[in-house]
Amino acid sequence: MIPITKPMLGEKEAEAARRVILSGWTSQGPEVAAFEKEFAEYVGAPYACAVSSCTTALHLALLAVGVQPGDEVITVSHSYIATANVIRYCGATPVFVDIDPDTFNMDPTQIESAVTERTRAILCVHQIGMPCDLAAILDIAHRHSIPVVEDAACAIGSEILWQGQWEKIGNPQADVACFSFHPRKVISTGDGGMITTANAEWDAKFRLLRQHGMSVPDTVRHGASQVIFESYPIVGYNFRMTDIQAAVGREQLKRLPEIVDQRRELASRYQSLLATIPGLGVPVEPDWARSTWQSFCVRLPVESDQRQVMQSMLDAGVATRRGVMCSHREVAYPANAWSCVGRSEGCVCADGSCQRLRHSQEAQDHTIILPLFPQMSPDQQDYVVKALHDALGVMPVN
Ligand SMILES: C[C@H]1O[C@H](OP(=O)(O)OP(=O)(O)OC[C@H]2O[C@@H](n3cnc4c(=O)[nH]c(N)nc43)[C@H](O)[C@@H]2O)[C@@H](O)[C@@H](O)[C@@H]1N
Ligand SMILES: O=C(O)CCC(=O)C(=O)O
Repeated sequence: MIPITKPMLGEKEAEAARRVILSGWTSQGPEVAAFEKEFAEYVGAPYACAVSSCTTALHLALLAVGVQPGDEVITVSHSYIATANVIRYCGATPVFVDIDPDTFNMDPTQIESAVTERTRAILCVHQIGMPCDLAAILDIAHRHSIPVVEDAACAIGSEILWQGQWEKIGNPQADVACFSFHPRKVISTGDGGMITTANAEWDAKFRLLRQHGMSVPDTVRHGASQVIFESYPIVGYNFRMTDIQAAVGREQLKRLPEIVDQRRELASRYQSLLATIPGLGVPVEPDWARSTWQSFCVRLPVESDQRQVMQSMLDAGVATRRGVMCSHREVAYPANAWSCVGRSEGCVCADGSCQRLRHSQEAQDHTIILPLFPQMSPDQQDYVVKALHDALGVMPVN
């Protein structure tokens, strides 16, 4: 079976976890601090704060930029459901805009008309590792003084051409960027997340919120020669990363440049192999973006049936995934839980099938994600391409 993904974890990570376990200090401590420092250096961010997942990272990011109950946050429906859920955790309403069908990213031309006096943030996504059009998004955000949070769950190692220089996503080009270390991501700590920002006040807030709102962390009290009593000025959460995870993350970070190179090479090989399939839409990078290709998503020929193609590939021993989901089509998102541009009273498409989110829905229904992981051999990749040919019932065109 060729899996959809395979985390690049080995002896180095196992040894790092063992070292921490035997040290006797396993909760958020020195390894988390070291991982944060190394991550910040890698992306070029002034501050990095580790948390338990990208979902909790996004939740804290929205709280820090001031999202409150009754507010609106502009985002995409076409993303893993965590993107929309975090807005609702804050008691705010997601306002969905459609995507650009070529990049699967937020269409910046839709944002301006989604802005209202209740808009408190824009939550953009670097979908499946492809940087979104931050320059266009920030231009609108700055004009309306709206903070921008980047969902960079899949974009660890992605780059964007920024004022003439290639910069890592997470620098951050916007206000706050959030990353995931879930096993389906570019590097993994089992689960985990990271928040980067250039704003010292927000970074301090993340640190307070991730640990119950505790004024003096246990690590400081543990090593103090004088008795210190902590206090709890705000209601916080338990969103900590453990030192075991952070030690694994530090090893993963060392492998990251090679992982990104391998992923990019495999993606480029897919692009040329798949060019032989008539009617298949192969993803492309804008010339200002370098993707990690966390997922390699192809658009199926119009006449083909997504589920049948996926089943046929599964029967041939190849795992695939449907295109990225749309939150507005889930039962957890009844019409009163979200909005979209131009939504009016009694809007007929506010029932999970929205005319204004047409490209999002089409991407979910007519694309599939192919296996891509650094350990993938050329033979495995050739086999995936053959399985796709067979599933589509087409002969390669030379
Ligand atoms: C493109 C999207 O990819 C992911 O969504 P998804 O729809 O592919 O997620 P799922 O269908 O739940 O798939 C997660 C897959 O990730 C793999 N996986 C999950 N956990 C593990 C693991 O610990 N080890 C290994 N070897 N594989 C793991 C499994 O194959 C699992 O089926 C999420 O990571 C999203 O955040 C992302 N946007
Ligand atoms: O739980 C998942 O499948 C993805 C969520 C994620 O990547 C995260 O919260 O870090």
